[in-house]
Amino acid sequence: MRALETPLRDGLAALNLSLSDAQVGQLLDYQDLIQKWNKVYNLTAVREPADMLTHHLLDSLAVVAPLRRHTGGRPIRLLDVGSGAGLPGVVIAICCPEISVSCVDTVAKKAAFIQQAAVALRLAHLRGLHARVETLTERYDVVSSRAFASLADFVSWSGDTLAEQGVWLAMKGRHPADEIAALPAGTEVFHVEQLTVPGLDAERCIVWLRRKAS
Ligand SMILES: C[S@@+](CC[C@H](N)C(=O)[O-])C[C@H]1O[C@@H](n2cnc3c(N)ncnc32)[C@H](O)[C@@H]1O
Repeated sequence: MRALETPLRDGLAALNLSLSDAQVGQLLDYQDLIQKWNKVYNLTAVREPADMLTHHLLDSLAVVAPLRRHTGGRPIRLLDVGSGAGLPGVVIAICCPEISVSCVDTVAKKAAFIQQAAVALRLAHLRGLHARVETLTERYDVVSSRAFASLADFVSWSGDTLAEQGVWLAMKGRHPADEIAALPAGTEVFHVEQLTVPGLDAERCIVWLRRKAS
């Protein structure tokens, strides 16, 4: 049994997520990669492995079931904006091989880390992009973010990347009523979904958004 495998498996059970042994191994390998390269790439301020498991891996794993419910298992394209070390993008790529995941970050080292993780974890459907999201024009079915920006900035900076029928998935702490009130006119929230992250005593939610029908 690898270090942290038991708490990871307990967390997956609490989230009702069924993953293969290979996927559990990839999640542990991914966390090892973050720890190994953190000093060089400055990926995260969270240093303790047990904290990294709850604050980063399990927190990101909490969006997998809601995302799958949204996609219904269809093969879609997802853009993770301001992905940093790949959260939640890499976790989604590990859990959902049918989703083609692009992680964009303005910091070259972070995008390089994602590329490196894609090779090391054998995730051919994962790529790291070094760019400001505002400059991207390819379209995605789901545009996600975690700890990125206000909802208004997130949707306006990434607006050109959202497919016609696409949705935004914003990971937030407590229900961001002020940010929702400040959204641009053409955008609407269609669901705010409370999340429970195993081992994390903090409020978490997903804000689902889309363009208003004109
Ligand atoms: C606080 S970090 C969050 C990283 C990761 N999503 C997480 O949850 O740990 C925000 C990231 O957004 C990136 N970023 C900031 N502005 C950006 C932009 N306009 N386009 C793409 N990435 C951006 C930063 O470089 C940073 O890595």
